[in-house]
Amino acid sequence: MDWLLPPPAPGSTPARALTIAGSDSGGGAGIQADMRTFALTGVHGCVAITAVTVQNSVGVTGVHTIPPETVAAQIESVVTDIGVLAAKTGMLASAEIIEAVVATCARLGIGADDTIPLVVDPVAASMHGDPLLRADALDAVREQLVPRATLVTPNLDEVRLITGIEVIDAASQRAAAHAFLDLGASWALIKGGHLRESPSSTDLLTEGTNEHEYTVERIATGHDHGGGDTLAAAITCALAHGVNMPGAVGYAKRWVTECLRAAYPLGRGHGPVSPLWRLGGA
Ligand SMILES: Nc1ncnc2c1ncn2[C@@H]1O[C@H](COP(=O)(O)OP(=O)(O)OP(=O)(O)O)[C@@H](O)[C@H]1O
Ligand SMILES: Cc1ncc(COP(=O)(O)O)c(N)n1
Repeated sequence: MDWLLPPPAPGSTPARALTIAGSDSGGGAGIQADMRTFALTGVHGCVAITAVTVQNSVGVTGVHTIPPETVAAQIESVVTDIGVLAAKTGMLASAEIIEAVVATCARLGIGADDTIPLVVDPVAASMHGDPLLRADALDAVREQLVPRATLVTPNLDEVRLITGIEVIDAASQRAAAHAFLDLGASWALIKGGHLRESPSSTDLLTEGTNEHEYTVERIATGHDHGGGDTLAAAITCALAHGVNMPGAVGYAKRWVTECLRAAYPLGRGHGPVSPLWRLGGA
């Protein structure tokens, strides 16, 4: 496991990262997935909660959004005191929360090259198909959130919602990446996980000039809840350690692949991908 990020020395302050996302009461996605990956990567995680979801392995039955000014205050509080070396967004729920997050990130130098990298996972729905973003928030995603992103990491459903592009092959995956760059993202990573009939899963990363492909043989599992969050959280950890973007995505692909292999059943529905493999159980 010589590819893993170095752990902090006991008692020394580790690298810090911030997740701005929703809570999943089932513990497999959202803030909880991010904190699992942050902790098991040796990164201190700070959180700005955007929404409390009532969620289990079967679906989402309730969403309670946090007032936008409270979301902004959480970000401001931790960044100005603890300091973060990278940040990520997940479920942002509404246009008002997106506006508050983008304005606060802009003020604090997060994203759009003000030096603290911002990974934007444009979460729109849960894997069960339950909405996690209001339909009238898509313009705010396109016009405010994506332009602030150092990296945007949509899955294929989010690509279709945000750009209208249906990804069916490598050419349309490339077109989707360029559509996100045209919206203003510095880098785009188009995830291939949802092309389920393909024997492998290929993600495409580009900043417009160079292309990097990350291909992993498809792992047969019904337990992939939180896979996108875990990938984006691991990228954020690597960026917090100063790894460059293609290297950070390469690191995160290895991380999420191990987490997919270690995914476990939970409840009556879909279990989560699991960073607990890092604990080395037999
Ligand atoms: N069965 C699989 N085998 C190998 N890799 C996979 C598999 N499914 C997804 N991946 C990879 O896992 C990561 C998450 O991809 P996916 O497209 O599932 O994101 P997502 O839909 O945002 O995830 P989430 O389930 O959190 O919504 C990507 O790197 C993708 O290539
Ligand atoms: C709070 C929250 N954030 C993100 C997801 C997406 O994860 P998935 O697509 O695996 O359901 C989720 N279900 N809940």
